[in-house]
Parts: sequence; structure tokens; C-alpha cells
Amino acid sequence: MLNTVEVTKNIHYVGVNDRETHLFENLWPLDKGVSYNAYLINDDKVAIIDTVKNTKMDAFMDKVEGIIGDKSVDYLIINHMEPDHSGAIKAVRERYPKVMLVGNKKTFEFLENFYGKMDNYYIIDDGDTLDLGEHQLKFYLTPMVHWPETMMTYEVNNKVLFSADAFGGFGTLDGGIFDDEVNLEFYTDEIRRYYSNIVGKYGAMVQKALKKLTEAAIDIKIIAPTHGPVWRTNPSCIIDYYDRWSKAQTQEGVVIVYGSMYGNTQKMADFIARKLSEKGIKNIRIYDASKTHVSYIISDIWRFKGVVLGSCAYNTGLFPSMEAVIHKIENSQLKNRYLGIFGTASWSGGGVSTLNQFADRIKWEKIGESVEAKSSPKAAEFEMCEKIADELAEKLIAEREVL
Ligand SMILES: Cc1cc2nc3c(=O)[nH]c(=O)nc-3n(C[C@H](O)[C@H](O)[C@H](O)COP(=O)(O)O)c2cc1C
Repeated sequence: MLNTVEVTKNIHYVGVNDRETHLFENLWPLDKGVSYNAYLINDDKVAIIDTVKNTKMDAFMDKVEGIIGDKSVDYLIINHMEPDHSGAIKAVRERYPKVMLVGNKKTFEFLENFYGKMDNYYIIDDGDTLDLGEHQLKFYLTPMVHWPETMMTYEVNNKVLFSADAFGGFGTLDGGIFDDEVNLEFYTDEIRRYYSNIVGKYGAMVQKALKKLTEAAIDIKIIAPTHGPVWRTNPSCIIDYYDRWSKAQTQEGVVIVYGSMYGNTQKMADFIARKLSEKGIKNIRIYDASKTHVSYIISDIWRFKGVVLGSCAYNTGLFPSMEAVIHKIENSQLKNRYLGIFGTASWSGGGVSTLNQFADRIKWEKIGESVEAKSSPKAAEFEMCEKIADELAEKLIAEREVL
């Protein structure tokens, strides 16, 4: 008996879990795995919406066949061409040679570049519709959320939005498929980690997509993304998160990230954290950049308004594991944060000066003076660290009072 779950009448979940892959995009740790969600609409015309990674193609095809038996597939809707969703397109075509591939102009450019020329294309434009019988599909182009060809498909009668990677997250679906069946605290963390690392750079385009959906005035009862839970009970919850994250709205809290070999820089991180706590800040996360993967760090930086970065000097520059952190922040074009800087050096420095250059480029509001201790922090440097903590706590608390 295959795990095919009905999302709503005659719309089936035919996605699969991946617990084998260590790194998503060969970059982002998949400690809790990932699901590749695909959907099947079994109507007069049969449509599949997105496929799965090629390593999971057999499990996916078995699910499709388990539902439709001898029937054929009429349409394959391609919302997103990234290979974790397009990996079984060829298999679908081989099994169902008459299937019509449905996508926009860009979809087919990508399709041919990845998999070679195919035929039976149905090129749709923004707002076009497709009739399956009892189900009507309407297409919305949502470019750069997070690839150029990305689109969303809305099923009009059951009000289901097949949203591609938008609203998706890491984490396999371990039994529970729907938002009301799972522990949302776990998935929200993994959705934010997915958002901040994969989609976040394109916040302006997320805002455009949300605006398009709002202007279309579509009633969304179910959000069916290509990763993570299907939102059937509270879809507005994930829409709100996306709205907040893409507008760089934050919660009160501070992320302190440091690079340290022998513990001197770390001492300053702990000291700043203690002072923040004494001032009443409750959400404080300290990360050793060499120990925690940057994807988790950026996810918390996405959440909290205060960021304090520390580094010892290393071969005239920044400590290497901190390089990954500032690179990821800059690449994400993350805005609207407070920034404090600290570190240590025994010779002529390199760590704090590199962080200061980063501060000039990123243009976040700088908190206090950067502090650099000679080899180990002493009273004078601790005092400067305290000033950073005080000023930062004050700013965060003042904003709390405004709310
Ligand atoms: C491999 C290595 C390279 C270093 N490079 C520099 C450097 O370029 N400039 C400098 O001022 N200190 C340099 N130092 C000294 C450390 O930055 C300094 O001792 C610092 O206090 C160590 O901080 P930590 O205890 O947080 O690791 C280097 C130390 C090591 C081990």
C-alpha cells in the first residue's frame, strides 16, 4: 500500500522523502532530510504538478500509477525547473508519451538546456487557464521566486495554490503531511532556514508575487508547496511569515557569531551576551562559526534585529569560518539590522578591520565602536563590549516600547 494522500477531492500528494542526501544543492545540511512534493489531479484529464529529484523517480512513478492505474497522464505542469523537481520529467514522458508539458516560455528554454529538445509543449502566459473537467487551473508567473521561470498554479474550484518552492522548507514529512498534523515549531525553523538560504535574496520578487496573488483576489484555502508541509488549516500563517521575512521585518533578539581559535574572542562573545541579558534581552543566540553551519546562523540572523560579529585575526585577515558568514549575509542583501563588531589580534590585526570594511559595505546601523583586544580582552575592552551591549539593548528595547 503506497502512501498517497488525498489533499482534497481527487488531488493527491505524490511526493517523496529524501533522507539520504547530506547537502541540499550540495551546500545546505539536510540533518532532517527534505521532501520533494508533487501532486496529481485525477479528473477527466489527468495532470501531474511538478515531479521529484531523479534519484526518487521510481517511488514517485509508483505512486502515480498506484492512483491512476491504466489511465494516462494528459498534462505535466512544470512550476519550477530546478532538478529536484524536474528530475522525473523524462520518466513521465517515457511512461506517458502523449503527455503535454505545460509551462511558460522560460520553462521550455530551461527544459531544453537541461534535458534536450522534447515535443508536446503547451506554453502558457500569466493568467491563462486550463480545464481538466471538475478542476480548473490558472497560472501565475512568479519570476525569481527563486528562479526566472518559476510560476504558481491555482486550482480554482478547490482553491489550492501549488506554489512551487515558495512557502516550502527542509525536513522530511514523517507521517504528517498537513500543517494540522505536524509540529509546526520544527517545520517553521526549517522553513525559515530554507527561506533565508534559498529564497531570501529575492525578497523584492517575493513581495511582487504576494502582491500579484493579492491583486488577483484569489481565495487560498490550501497551499501546496514543493517542499515541506501542505497548509490546509492555516495557510495565512505561512503567507504572513513570507511577507515579514521578505520585508526584512525582525523580532527582538541578538545573534552573536564569532571565529576563535584559542577562546579569547569567544570570551568577548559570552561577555556581550551576558550584558545583553542583564539589560533584559531574552532572545540571544551565540554561534561559533567554525562549529555551526552558516545556514543555521543566517536563519537566525533573518529572525533577529541585532547582529554582533567577532573574529580573531588570521593570516592578516578575517578568521576563515567568519568569511562564510559575511559572504552569506552580503549575498543575501539582508537589510535593516543593528551591527556590533569585536575581536582580537596579536600582531597587526586583520579580523576586526575586515569586519569594519564589511560594515561599510552592508550599511547596517553600527552600534558602538568596534573593539579589538590585543591577544586577550582586558578591562578596557570589556568596557567597550559592555557599551556595545548597552547601546544595542537600548535600541531593541526602545523599539519594543514603540510596538
Ligand atoms: C595561524 C594564526 C594566524 C594568525 N594571524 C594573525 C594575523 O594575521 N594578525 C594578528 O594580529 N594576529 C594573528 N594571529 C594571532 C591571533 O589572532 C591572536 O592570538 C588572537 O588573540 C587569537 O584569538 P582567539 O583566542 O580567539 O583564537 C594569528 C594566530 C594564528 C594561530
